[in-house]
Amino acid sequence: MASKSINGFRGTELLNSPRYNKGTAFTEKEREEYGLEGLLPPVVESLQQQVDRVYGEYSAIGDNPLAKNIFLASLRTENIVLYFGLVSQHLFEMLPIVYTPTQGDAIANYSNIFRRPEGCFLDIEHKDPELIRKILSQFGQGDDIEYIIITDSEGILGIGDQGVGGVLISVAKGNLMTLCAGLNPHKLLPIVLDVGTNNKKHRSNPLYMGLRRDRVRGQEYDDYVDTVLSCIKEVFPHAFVHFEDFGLVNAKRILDKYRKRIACFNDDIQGTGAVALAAVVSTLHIRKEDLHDQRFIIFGAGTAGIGIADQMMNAMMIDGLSQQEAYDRIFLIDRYGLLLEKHRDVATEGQKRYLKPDSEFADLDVTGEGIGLEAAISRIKPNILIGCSGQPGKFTEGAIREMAKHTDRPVIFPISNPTSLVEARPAQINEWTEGRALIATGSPFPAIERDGKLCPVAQCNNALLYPALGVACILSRCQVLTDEMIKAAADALAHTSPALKDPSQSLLPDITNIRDISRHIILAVLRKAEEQGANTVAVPKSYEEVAALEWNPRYE
Ligand SMILES: NC(=O)C1=CN([C@@H]2O[C@H](COP(=O)(O)OP(=O)(O)OC[C@H]3O[C@@H](n4cnc5c(N)ncnc54)[C@H](O)[C@@H]3O)[C@@H](O)[C@H]2O)C=CC1
Ligand SMILES: CC(=O)C(=O)O
Ligand SMILES: [Mg+2]
Repeated sequence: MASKSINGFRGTELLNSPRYNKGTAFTEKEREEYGLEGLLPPVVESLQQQVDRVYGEYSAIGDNPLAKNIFLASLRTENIVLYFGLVSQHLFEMLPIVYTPTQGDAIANYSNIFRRPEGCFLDIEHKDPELIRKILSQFGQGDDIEYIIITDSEGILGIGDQGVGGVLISVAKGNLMTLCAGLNPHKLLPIVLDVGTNNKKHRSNPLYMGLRRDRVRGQEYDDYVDTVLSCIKEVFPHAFVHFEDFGLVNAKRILDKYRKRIACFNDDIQGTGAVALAAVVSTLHIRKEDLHDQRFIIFGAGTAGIGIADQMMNAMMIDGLSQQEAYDRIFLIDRYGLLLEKHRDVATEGQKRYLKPDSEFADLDVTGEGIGLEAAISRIKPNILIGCSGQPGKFTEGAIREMAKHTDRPVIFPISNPTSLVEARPAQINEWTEGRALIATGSPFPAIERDGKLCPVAQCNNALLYPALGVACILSRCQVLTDEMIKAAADALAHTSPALKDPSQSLLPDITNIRDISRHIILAVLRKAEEQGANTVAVPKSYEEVAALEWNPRYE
């Protein structure tokens, strides 16, 4: 029999190719053709049998989330179909392992637990465009890559600067694209830009694998990002670019610079804003109130905080408010306390338009050290409090009780990740508000008890939305992603809220039926793209057409 190969791989090399490896699922005929005889145990198994085996191994690891994360990461580098087969069948159970909170630990420990590389490593000491194009070309050409997730690792989740280990946020976010919205994993490229790290712990770790130098800032950094994006556009002209976990100084600046020039998106700004809007809309149904009547305090006015503020602004204006009226309903608290005009010199560009007149709050700043959360709540009487500061415990009992004084159903979303950085735990908020608060968190939390009944806590995490939004951008090949397309995604997600049917249920759906939810979001975004003429190709028109385009774990 003539010796055959799959894309040049046969024998041991084929078994070592995560993309083409089927392990014990290679049939007898394939074993003969591809030179695998004697390299596998004799029994030919189905994918389901393989999944059952690895699930058994996974379960035997016991209560060690990081070991489970390492097990799954290793599996992915051995057999991609088996990895997705396993995780998609146990997504609810495994999401906290492959995403927040455990992926945060994996990233922080990257240089200590490294086995095999995943993703693409670009570093600022090798910035020759020819070299960057060559590196990118190792992952394909032209339409081989449709979606690129890129981080510079400065603001990983709430754990900050993680240097080269940040590659694992791009990898994890990419895996969710497949799990949640059916993106073909071979069409995705996760990238880390290593521009140095200011993380002393990593720099002093002898095992650290990234550049041991201060983070590059200023013109050199900007030129480097520009070069990388130009090279991406040359090698993969239609790829959609997703920015993830850039730091506060760069995230919004980079988005604002490129969003009208290339098809791109910042998940922490736009994705978080949209998912928070969906959760807020869901509370409006329960409270029978209108968005334009809400008053917000956003605690932690950084990348995510400003993304949420801008998204709420935009939605309130669509709901009939003037720009000024909408600004007047959003109050920001950052490290200086409630942000006022007097903070203009230290405020970020994104914060500046939300500064409030000093005179309105002069009496509250008795110590001159800024107005704290409790005092701000007492004066502003917000209905909605959102925490994205990455500062654990900052929603104090006093602050939450103050919230509960002014409104029947206070909306309280401590959405900082990972779990350890949450501003207050749902059980605490529930207790301090006598069971009246409508709660959502960023990382998963156990259900809370109300009147002897367990009520699930919504996970308000951009992961519910960006995979579908990203797939819609790929399917429409949009030249730019418009605010209206993002709003369409948020509205579609809000429509799937379990709380619409039963107010004691979660404000947002959980991940269990995420493929179905994603299809609805994808369709809504595609319709909006067509309405606005943002698509450059014909788009699928029905739920079935969208579903038929999904990648699913099965052996070819
Ligand atoms: N649930 C979700 O989907 C998402 C959650 N996040 C979480 O939000 C948190 C913040 O992330 P980013 O906005 O990317 O970080 P960031 O660093 O851009 O913003 C954090 C902000 O909090 C402020 N801050 C620090 N100490 C403070 C204090 N004591 N009081 C008030 N404000 C304080 C900082 O000055 C900064 O403006 C992280 O924990 C992250 O995991 C971020 C994106 C999405
Ligand atoms: C969820 C997310 O994107 C973050 O915490 O950064
Ligand atoms: Mg993020």
